Amino acid sequence: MNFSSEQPKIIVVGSSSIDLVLETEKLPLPNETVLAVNSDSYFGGKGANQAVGTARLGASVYFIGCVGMDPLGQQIMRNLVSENVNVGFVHETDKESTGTAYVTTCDGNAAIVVVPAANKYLNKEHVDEADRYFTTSDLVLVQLEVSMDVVEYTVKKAKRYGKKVGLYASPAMKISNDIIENVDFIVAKSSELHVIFGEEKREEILKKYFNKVFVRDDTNSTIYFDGTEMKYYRNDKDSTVYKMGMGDAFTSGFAVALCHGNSIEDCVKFGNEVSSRVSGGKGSQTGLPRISDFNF
Ligand SMILES: OC[C@H]1O[C@H](O)[C@H](O)[C@@H]1O
Repeated sequence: MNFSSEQPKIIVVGSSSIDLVLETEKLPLPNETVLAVNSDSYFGGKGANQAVGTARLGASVYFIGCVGMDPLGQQIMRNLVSENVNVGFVHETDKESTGTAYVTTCDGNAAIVVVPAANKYLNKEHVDEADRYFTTSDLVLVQLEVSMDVVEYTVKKAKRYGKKVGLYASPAMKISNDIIENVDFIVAKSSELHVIFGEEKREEILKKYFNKVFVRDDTNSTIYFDGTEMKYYRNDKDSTVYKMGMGDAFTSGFAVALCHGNSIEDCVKFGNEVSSRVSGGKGSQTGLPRISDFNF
């Protein structure tokens, strides 16, 4: 694994939220009431998670997002600043409150309902304001918790500037061919592939988009096609059950390793490693590792 002394420059365009996490002894079925054994709130939102994830791994990060004009929005800003994420392009809207996510979690499984709220107000003009940073960045990350228009616009802009672009295709929804063609890598959950790509078989999708689509499953493993064969990586020492935020952590690790010029195989291995470490913490951001946690 190569980690050069040059600091990768990453732009993350996406959501931020406060996650209310309820730990239960079983996930409630429809029409069922269960008692929580614990409840807490954490910083979250896939965009903010990836901004913090890549910053902790040593990248210089600009986050482009939108929060409400309320105390939760202020908390999110302060958290990002304390994580060394540049918030000069985080906008405030008076139209909605800050985004939230309601998470019920049991034995590592999480059922998440996201309320986008202010995140819906992120628009193309906001992305344009960061124009000059697009010219100097190495890589741009997007997810699907802000409007698809903004995602498409960001991907095209980044490509126009010749930058690498990564998409974490979550929450799963159909994405256009334009997006697929213009991004360098797509991270997706195994169980959601058909929502994103249609009914084609997993093997066919991976072969068609070799070295581009990386499929993650609940055991923190990653599968992709390298042009010759299917590759499957899982940390042997890893008994990790899936926890919230692992997809964001994988994407952050993969992106930073790619910026340092590593092979796809090494990017996947590092993404898995980063992801397995996040499972040690509570919420999506607490356990994200720092670059100093690794021996290179
Ligand atoms: O990917 C994990 C994130 O999904 C939801 O958006 C929650 O905010 C959580 O932090």
